[in-house]
Amino acid sequence: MEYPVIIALDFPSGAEVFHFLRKFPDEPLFVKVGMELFYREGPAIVQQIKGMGHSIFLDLKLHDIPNTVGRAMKGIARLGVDLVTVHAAGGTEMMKAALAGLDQGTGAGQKRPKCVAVTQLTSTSEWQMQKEQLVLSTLEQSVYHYAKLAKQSGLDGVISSVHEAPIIRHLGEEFLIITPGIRLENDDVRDQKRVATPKQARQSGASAIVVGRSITESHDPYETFLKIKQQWELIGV
Ligand SMILES: O=c1ccn([C@@H]2O[C@H](COP(=O)(O)O)[C@@H](O)[C@H]2O)c(=O)[nH]1
Repeated sequence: MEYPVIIALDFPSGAEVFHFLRKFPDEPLFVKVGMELFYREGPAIVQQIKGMGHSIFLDLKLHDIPNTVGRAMKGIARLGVDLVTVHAAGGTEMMKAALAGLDQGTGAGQKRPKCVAVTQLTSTSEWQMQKEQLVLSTLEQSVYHYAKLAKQSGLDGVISSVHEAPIIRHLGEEFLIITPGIRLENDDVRDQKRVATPKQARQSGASAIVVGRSITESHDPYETFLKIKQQWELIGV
């Protein structure tokens, strides 16, 4: 599977998603369906977007007891999505249950969705982590610790910021490092704390980038997508 620029479809309704997607030529994209859209539109939105030929990252960030997460993942696998998330803070037992659920829900001849764990959200600063989570290590140590737990649990990779990607890469070339918190040079960072450009992401060894508002709120989303893709592919930069 190719992991290009993943577009976060953070919209409040399916109608707004389809209006947005009409601004793109008829070519397959890799899109992310998150909580806002999924909780409003339900599983039907996944089927509709899949029906348009796009690959889907269903980013529901599951974090619950192992039994609940395992059963939820069984249902999620039946949607035929490509990539899903859990929180590494749920622990190794929960992450293993997530994978077992995905295996159970994946039909014969289908590919199991890849499963990656959120380490520390890109909206979390080191100061916040230490004060609010009472984690006394550095942010990089915490992210790397969670990445190792995800790997031990058999997961396919993690979500982290670009800044931690080089150290996570020590866990292997195949281990996926999906990085949100992506901004072009003069973009407003908004609620994100650990941000980087597409070019920095590629140079840091990230496997893929996730971009939301820089594209969805752009006056020309397709042109911005192409600009980001060009930086990500290190073309002419
Ligand atoms: O640590 C994380 C995990 C997930 N996200 C998601 O990525 C996008 C980023 O949106 P922007 O508008 O580009 O900031 C969003 O859907 C988040 O839920 C993340 O940002 N950080």
